[in-house]
Amino acid sequence: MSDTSNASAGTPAIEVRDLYKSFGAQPALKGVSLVVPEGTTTVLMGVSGSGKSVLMKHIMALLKPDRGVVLVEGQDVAKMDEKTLDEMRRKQGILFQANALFDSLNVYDNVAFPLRERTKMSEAEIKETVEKTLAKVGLSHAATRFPGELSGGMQKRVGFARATILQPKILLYDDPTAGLDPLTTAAVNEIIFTGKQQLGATSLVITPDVASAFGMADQIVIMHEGQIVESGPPDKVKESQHPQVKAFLKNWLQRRAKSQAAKG
Ligand SMILES: Nc1ncnc2c1ncn2[C@@H]1O[C@H](COP(=O)(O)OP(=O)(O)OP(=O)(O)O)[C@@H](O)[C@H]1O
Repeated sequence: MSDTSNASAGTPAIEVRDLYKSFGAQPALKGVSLVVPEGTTTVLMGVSGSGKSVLMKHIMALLKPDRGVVLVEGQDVAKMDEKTLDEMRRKQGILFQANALFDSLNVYDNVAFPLRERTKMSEAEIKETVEKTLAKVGLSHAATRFPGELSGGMQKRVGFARATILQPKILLYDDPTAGLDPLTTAAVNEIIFTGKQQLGATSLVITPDVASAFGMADQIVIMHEGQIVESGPPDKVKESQHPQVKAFLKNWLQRRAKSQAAKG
């Protein structure tokens, strides 16, 4: 599929400029600026309530900025009409904590859903595409099973297959490993990496899992009280002298040491 609309080399997949958002008197974002280059993975981290989800919701155009702009592939999302918004959302694959799979549909029908909803493909074309996608995530054998019959990791893979079947250019993940065991977490991280390798997609990931973040990110962004306090490649962020970043990483190291000690 050739797409020349974004051929203007160097246009970031996502760009946020001086974004402000309050809920009532409570500021959630206080002048956030961020560039996510095409084909790269950016991980958002920071303590609870620091504004990560609110930032991501602006990128999905689920929230409107009080001030500032959000550009997706160079276009201001707040100025998009319904048709353009719909096209933009088509380009975004979204994977939340909950997989939001349809319990009453089997794996095949869950994954086929976006194709039936959003394309004019024939059932034969849909079959070919779904089978190829299921093979990519190692779930060819599970096509007729229902979400309730799958492990957490398998459900995640179905969620990923469904989120990526329209070949999105941008993948957004909000805490995709929440509540998962270490093995399944590793599988999800692998999936995120696959998204980048196989789709060449740009990924924006919120995760509290520092080890995963440092493993997958091209860029790490640390938020605190509605602002970005550090950003850059993992090696730079690791060495940050910013007090909030040091505190965040120290806290994670302590928690990790405790959990490892508890495991004996
Ligand atoms: N719809 C809303 N109405 C009112 N306040 C909100 C709303 N959404 C977010 N907030 C507030 O905005 C701030 C930032 O929230 P946000 O969900 O972005 O934090 P977060 O960093 O994603 O936290 P967590 O890691 O716990 O998910 C918080 O103080 C939160 O209570």
